[in-house]
Amino acid sequence: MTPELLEEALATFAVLFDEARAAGEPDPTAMVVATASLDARPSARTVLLKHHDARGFVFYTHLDGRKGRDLQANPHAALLFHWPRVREGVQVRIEGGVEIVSDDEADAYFATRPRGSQLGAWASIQSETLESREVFFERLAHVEREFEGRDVPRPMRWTGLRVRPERIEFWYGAAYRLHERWLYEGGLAGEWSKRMLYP
Ligand SMILES: Cc1cc2nc3c(=O)[nH]c(=O)nc-3n(C[C@H](O)[C@H](O)[C@H](O)COP(=O)(O)O)c2cc1C
Ligand SMILES: Cc1ncc(COP(=O)(O)O)c(CN)c1O
Repeated sequence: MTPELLEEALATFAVLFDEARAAGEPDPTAMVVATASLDARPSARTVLLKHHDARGFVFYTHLDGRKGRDLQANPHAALLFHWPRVREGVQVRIEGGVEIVSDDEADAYFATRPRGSQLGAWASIQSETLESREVFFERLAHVEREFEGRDVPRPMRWTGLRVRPERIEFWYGAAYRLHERWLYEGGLAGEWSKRMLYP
């Protein structure tokens, strides 16, 4: 068992995340999440990292949108951060299995969102065909009336997804493409290993 290597990787992530903030990255929490459908078609989009700890990396979304459907059918994801302002440029790649966060955790995060964003989560049928912006704003107005004078509850199908890291790679840019890559990999028995990769 070498869980200390996982701790080392998570600590490295924390240091780089702080550096990204200090370096003035527009949004260090922005990450690309790649999913694959059951018929193995990949797709990618940007989401925001809302929580990370030893259990994994959490973002929030609709379960019935495209990524939500992909991840329920095939619960594996890849996350990608690119922070060009950190050091000579840093890229972090995280891959692993995905699980839905607890209702309590999702409720707690949803409660912190601006009311407008809470209402938007009710009004949006994520990834479905939208006939016009007018239709969307009518739905929003309907939702506003529905929740007038009371707290907006979390839509049941809007929740957090946690990527449990199985592979974490740190890529550090260097001159002449002589980049430095460190790959941390978790084994089936919970042991972690670490090695460098050619750039
Ligand atoms: C900077 C940025 C941050 C975003 N953050 C999120 C997010 O945290 N959750 C989310 O569902 N969509 C977020 N989006 C929208 C997604 O990129 C995407 O359009 C949406 O989730 C639908 O993706 P899907 O059809 O693959 O499910 C964000 C977009 C951008 C550009
Ligand atoms: C559709 C959607 N859902 C969720 C989020 C997550 O971020 P927040 O909770 O800060 O709105 C975003 C961020 N852009 C988003 O666009």
